[in-house]
Amino acid sequence: MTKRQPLIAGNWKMNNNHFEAIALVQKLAFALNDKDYDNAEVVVLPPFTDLRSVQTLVDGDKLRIRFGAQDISAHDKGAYTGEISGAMLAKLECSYVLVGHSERREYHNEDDALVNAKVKAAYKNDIVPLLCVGEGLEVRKAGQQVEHVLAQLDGALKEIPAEQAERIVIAYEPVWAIGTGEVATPEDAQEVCAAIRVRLAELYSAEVADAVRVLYGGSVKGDNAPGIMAKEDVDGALVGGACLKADEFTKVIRFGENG
Ligand SMILES: O=C(CO)COP(=O)(O)O
Repeated sequence: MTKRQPLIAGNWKMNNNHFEAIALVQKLAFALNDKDYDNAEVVVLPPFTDLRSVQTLVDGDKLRIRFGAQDISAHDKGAYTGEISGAMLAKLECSYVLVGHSERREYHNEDDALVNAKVKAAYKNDIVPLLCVGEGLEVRKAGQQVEHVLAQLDGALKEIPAEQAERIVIAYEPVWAIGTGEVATPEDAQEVCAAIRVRLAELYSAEVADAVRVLYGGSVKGDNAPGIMAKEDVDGALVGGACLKADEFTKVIRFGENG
């Protein structure tokens, strides 16, 4: 079995202007630098308006922290007011882009077809999609979480060839655990992350399933990260609230390294 490199990503959501972005990345770099974190990949996902500032800082200070965006247009260019293209993100050296976050699905009516188009737009520009999937509370109560998540996965990966799929990062984020303080148990996370890996083997191959990193997201903090990230099929975390504080995010990263 391949040893997958743990990935800890921080989704800033709609927080921090570009000055605050610089301060937070500097603090994070300082907190991380006193100890080697070679074993984990660390990614921040700031709002669009912060990306240029973060890029300049990461470039100038030769930081190992990587960065990406929270959304991408399905279109290449043209009359799409308010949208940001993959080419624009690539020019800013974004390594990753979130696609299909539940807040986009819920508040912007993004369906699986649009998520699939955004995954394609990311690959077209050589940006790795960080694909979010996850069930709401009703689905969880009905015990349908695995079916629900696998349907989202199938939809997002439609017509995506194996050589692209093997680079994707998938984040299992149960909607009921996002921003609620209600974290899934390590067993809940493992159940769905393992099912995602089995589906990748069915859709592609055992090699692809083995290569893809599957993260857990939803109220991850320093104190609950170790249990979740110790699970076999959980390769890291997608962190919301806790990534806005450099110290707390650093704690999660430390556990990711050892998980
Ligand atoms: O949505 C999330 C990350 O994308 C999780 O957010 P919280 O960590 O604040 O629950």
